[in-house]
Amino acid sequence: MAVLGAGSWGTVFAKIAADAAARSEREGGAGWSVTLWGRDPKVIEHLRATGVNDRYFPTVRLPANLGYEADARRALEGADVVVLAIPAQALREQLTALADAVPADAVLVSLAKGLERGTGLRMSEVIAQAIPGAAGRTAVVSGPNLAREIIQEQPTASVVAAASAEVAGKVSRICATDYFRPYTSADVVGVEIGGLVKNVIALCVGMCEGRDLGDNSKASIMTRGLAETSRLALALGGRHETMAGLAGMGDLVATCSSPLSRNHTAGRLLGTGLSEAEVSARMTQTAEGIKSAPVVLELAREHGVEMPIVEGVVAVLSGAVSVDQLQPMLLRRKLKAETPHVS
Ligand SMILES: NC(=O)c1ccc[n+]([C@@H]2O[C@H](COP(=O)([O-])OP(=O)(O)OC[C@H]3O[C@@H](n4cnc5c(N)ncnc54)[C@H](O)[C@@H]3O)[C@@H](O)[C@H]2O)c1
Ligand SMILES: O=P(O)(O)OC[C@H](O)CO
Repeated sequence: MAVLGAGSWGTVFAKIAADAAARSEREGGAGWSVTLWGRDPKVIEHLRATGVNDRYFPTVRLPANLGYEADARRALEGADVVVLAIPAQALREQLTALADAVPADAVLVSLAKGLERGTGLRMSEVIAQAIPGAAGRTAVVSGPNLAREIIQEQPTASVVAAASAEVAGKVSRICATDYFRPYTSADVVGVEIGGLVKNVIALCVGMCEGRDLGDNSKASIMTRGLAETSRLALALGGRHETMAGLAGMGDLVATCSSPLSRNHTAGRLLGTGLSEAEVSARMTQTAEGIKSAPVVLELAREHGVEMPIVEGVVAVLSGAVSVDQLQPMLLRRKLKAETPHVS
């Protein structure tokens, strides 16, 4: 198994898969090898020598059964599972360059939570275009999965979504550990939309915090954020129950509540009055919501879906409105029902 991308989540997911292999072997089952590839050879060299990813988790020694490779093609040799932990806007370019090295029957696992700029495509759709024939063997992993908690083996659950039950089952087995519990799902669209839109909603909740607003405001944004996320997911063919699950409400709550979330942090900085350019310059890790927000809005408009919170976040990011103007922008809209009366 190869994990491409040695950032925060790639490193943690590689640890999960290596720990899952060790558990399977301890229980008398099959084991598997896990190789982590990163594009910076110095990081890989250091990982090989110490088992520590200094940039992200300087105090954590990764499992001894995890391998490291600076050459992506070598990492891919013979891999039956290829995990993609590369940020959304870089995935197509990286995958296209390596497409001929991905084994023909390998299962592809998408970890990124974003929409591609320029195409509006979800990551599973980008993978299907970059690797012809991959659609039936692609899975998406998403849920309340803050890497900095999981590296400490704090228990969490997640969702593995794939069109094929067999593929979802295989991927869930290779990431099941005593601290990471995956559930399978048939709803790829819903799981992807839940994971990527919550980043935009977390930007808005972060803005509330930057403005010293309290829990009522934040809970209102989260709840109405879930309502608009659900509208988009359903319009694209996703399922309602996914939105109430780990990849919907679960991830939304974790990301919007946690100071560990990069999107939440970016939103808080915006809330203190910094511009998008100033916030992006300060972020040392990927905050996918910043780049995905305008793409989410375009997709919503294409499908006639109303997403006022996303619209507000996009307006703040572009500098069209200030964070202070967001409040009247959202609260002065025409009144509507949360639960409509039936006549
Ligand atoms: N960190 C988390 O808690 C977490 C949890 C779940 C999902 N995710 C998602 O995982 C994806 C990756 O996030 P992350 O947290 O690892 O980000 P990160 O910023 O920590 O790391 C991204 C890594 O990708 C590498 N990278 C960037 N462009 C690349 C390219 N063209 N080719 C190869 N590598 C490239 C960077 O060098 C870096 O190592 C994002 O879509 C994010 O939303 C993150
Ligand atoms: O740090 P964030 O905001 O990218 O969120 C990380 C994960 O997606 C939480 O599930």
